[in-house]
Amino acid sequence: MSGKTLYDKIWDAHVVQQDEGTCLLYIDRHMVHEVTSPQAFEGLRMTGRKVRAPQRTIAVPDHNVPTTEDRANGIENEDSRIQVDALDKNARDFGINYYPVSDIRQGIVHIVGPENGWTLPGMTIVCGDSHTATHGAFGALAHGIGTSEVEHVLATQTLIQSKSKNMKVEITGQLMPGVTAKDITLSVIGHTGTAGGTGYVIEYCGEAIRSLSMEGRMTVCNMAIEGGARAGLIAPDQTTFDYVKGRTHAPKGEQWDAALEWWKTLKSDEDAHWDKVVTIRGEDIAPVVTWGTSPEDVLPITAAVPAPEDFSGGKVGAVKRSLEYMGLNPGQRLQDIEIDTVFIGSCTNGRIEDLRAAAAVMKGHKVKPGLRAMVVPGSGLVRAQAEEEGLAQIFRDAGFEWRMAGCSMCLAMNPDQLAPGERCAATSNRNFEGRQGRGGRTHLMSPQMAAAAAITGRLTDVREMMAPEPEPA
Ligand SMILES: CC(C)[C@H](C(=O)O)[C@@H](O)C(=O)O
Ligand code: SF4
Repeated sequence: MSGKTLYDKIWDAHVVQQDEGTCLLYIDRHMVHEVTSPQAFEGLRMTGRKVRAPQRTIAVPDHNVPTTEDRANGIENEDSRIQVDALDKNARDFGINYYPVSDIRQGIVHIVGPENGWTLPGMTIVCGDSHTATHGAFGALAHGIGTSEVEHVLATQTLIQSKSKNMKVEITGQLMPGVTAKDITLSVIGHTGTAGGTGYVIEYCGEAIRSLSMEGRMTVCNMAIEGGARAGLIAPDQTTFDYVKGRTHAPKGEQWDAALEWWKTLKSDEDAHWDKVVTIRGEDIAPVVTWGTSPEDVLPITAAVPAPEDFSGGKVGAVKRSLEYMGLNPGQRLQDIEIDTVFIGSCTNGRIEDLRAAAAVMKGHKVKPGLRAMVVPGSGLVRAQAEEEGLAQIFRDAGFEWRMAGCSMCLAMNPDQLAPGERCAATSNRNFEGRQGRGGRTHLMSPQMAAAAAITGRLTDVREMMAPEPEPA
């Protein structure tokens, strides 16, 4: 018998009951936001049930909240207001952990969880949100669930699941200057396609992954879902333990020691069986941008817009439509594409390290006149830290709007939206038609690249903005 993968180990540690094909899994953390939870709580009310483990349930409004400083005045849009009000009431009525809009810890659920120490290695974590994969960066089995499953987890703290297959994505060696975690995760999807991970849980490994900070690892795992996978995982190591230690809800004292002992066993065995393996050399990854309306439509910034004939099968028609929607012509240099808007934020790239990286590019520069540019920290705590470090001032001086925390322009559920035809350099994770507003055009990229685009007003190779390497003596 072969050894176990990290996924196998976490799975086995959480099986409550095994039936043919499916299992009942225990859930350690249930994160909740306002979009996918109202009917679930209503279901509990109708059947007179309580939340089974309120201490394991964490709620925060993020998708529908305005990000302007006057947001204490309330939400104008009725649908948005109803959802956020419902979460306020449900959190109070059911006694779960809650970070309301007025709390400095409020933010995007996938940033709030790790930041406050709710997200820990070896856990099972679910949320009615596809980007729950983010938490896999800690070596937790984390994935999105539907609203009826949200109700099931609220009521029972368990989830019915069938096991996925094991896929290994190895990024060897080191990243070149100007290349980031975002370029890794986009390049993997460019390589495997958006269906490449279907039916699998991906474990990301290799030297380039090991060298990433926790912020970078979260960026990588965040987009596992965009590659079709059920979840993304990175084995915990000293970087993980250092990040977790001392956080509000992380274990302390003897409990920390006991947890650490278990966490250190959380890695795939040498002889584990992989159903699929993808290997990419870190040195081969370039700063990339998306040109189309799928996250797999990704190319190095030095490339040109492809033609439909460059593809085969159903993709030919898809690319044709995509180029039409995006207002692009085959052969056009990506670096010549002019933008109207820059959005730095989201659960992919709204953490402190992302803001540091963007600010480092912006320092001493200005947003090109006529552009709309905004930085939306992923949480109130990220915002406060960025203010303390002087990053907020750099962004403001450069001409960026400095916003309050939320999903913001990542998706069109709140006032931060693109107008039809507007083109945006965005650090988020989805570039679907209408994602950032009806008719809006999205180019996905890293925070560094988005900052570079803000300066020039077009898609730009961030390496041109970087100080040259000193000549060897
Ligand atoms: C609204 C929510 C259910 C959705 C998701 O599941 O991911 C959103 O967060 C997104 O990014 O599209
Ligand atoms: S920031 Fe974007 S991707 Fe993340 S949870 Fe919010 S809407 Fe979804």
